[in-house]
Amino acid sequence: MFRRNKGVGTARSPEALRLIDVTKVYGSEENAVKALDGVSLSLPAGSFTAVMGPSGSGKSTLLQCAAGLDRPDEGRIMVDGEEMTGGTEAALTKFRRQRIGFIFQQYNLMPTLSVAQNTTLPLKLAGRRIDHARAQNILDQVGLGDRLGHRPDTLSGGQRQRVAIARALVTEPSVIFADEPTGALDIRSARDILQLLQEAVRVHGRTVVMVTHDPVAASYADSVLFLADGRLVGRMNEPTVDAVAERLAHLGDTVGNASADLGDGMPMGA
Ligand SMILES: Nc1ncnc2c1ncn2[C@@H]1O[C@H](COP(=O)(O)OP(=O)(O)OP(=O)(O)O)[C@@H](O)[C@H]1O
Repeated sequence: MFRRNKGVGTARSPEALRLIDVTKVYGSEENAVKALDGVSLSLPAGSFTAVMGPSGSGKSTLLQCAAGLDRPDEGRIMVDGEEMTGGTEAALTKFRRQRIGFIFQQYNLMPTLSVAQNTTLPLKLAGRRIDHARAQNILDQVGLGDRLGHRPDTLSGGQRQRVAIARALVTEPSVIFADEPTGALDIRSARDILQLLQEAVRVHGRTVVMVTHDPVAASYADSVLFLADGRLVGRMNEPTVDAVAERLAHLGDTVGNASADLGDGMPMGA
């Protein structure tokens, strides 16, 4: 089972993210690619989930749709119990700014802004009060409390990703999506980032969904979802590095028979 935080985020829905039959097709007619093919899942608040699968299996598309950065062609997405699908572009942007944090492999920091300004940017964009004490506190927690005035190009990759984590935490979002957050980092920096993501879940009560190719990174999560050919084909709770690597090696066996093995038999569907 997922480990839950007690006493944090109690005002929130117990279900942080729900996808119902989400389908995404790129291109049209003879060039159409079904990147997601009827994906349904439910993730409880306060959980840390890794998403794995072969290249082209739809991991980034899943994250982009679930985070409201792209729209599915079919299906519904609920964040914190509220429907995100449908509505205008402006409504979706507003919803995303209030409820969702995003961490990218290449950090996506604003080069002309300082560490402190990058961290508080989501508050500014959401029209919320900029709480400098809170930003300082979060930057202290990620170990950058003494770098507030620095520009991103004066920081290492690991430090830049820590700013990105602070930026994702500052709005207290329902779900933080991370797309290969350790993909560009050395082993030690990667471990620090993964521990911070674990803290975001266990200390701050956030829900984290992380795409990764790395079984070591996945082992930091509470649970791993496996994708192949745009479909969920498996799930593993309390993953270990060896068990994840073994499952990945045999993922091809389950393609075309997606309902055959959903790990521990817990329902992922709606
Ligand atoms: N903008 C796009 N236009 C056309 N096809 C796309 C687009 N984005 C993704 N695809 C296709 O959709 C499928 C899923 O891609 P996606 O990037 O989600 O996979 P992935 O599992 O994240 O891959 P990787 O591990 O290589 O990053 C692939 O076949 C890809 O070529």
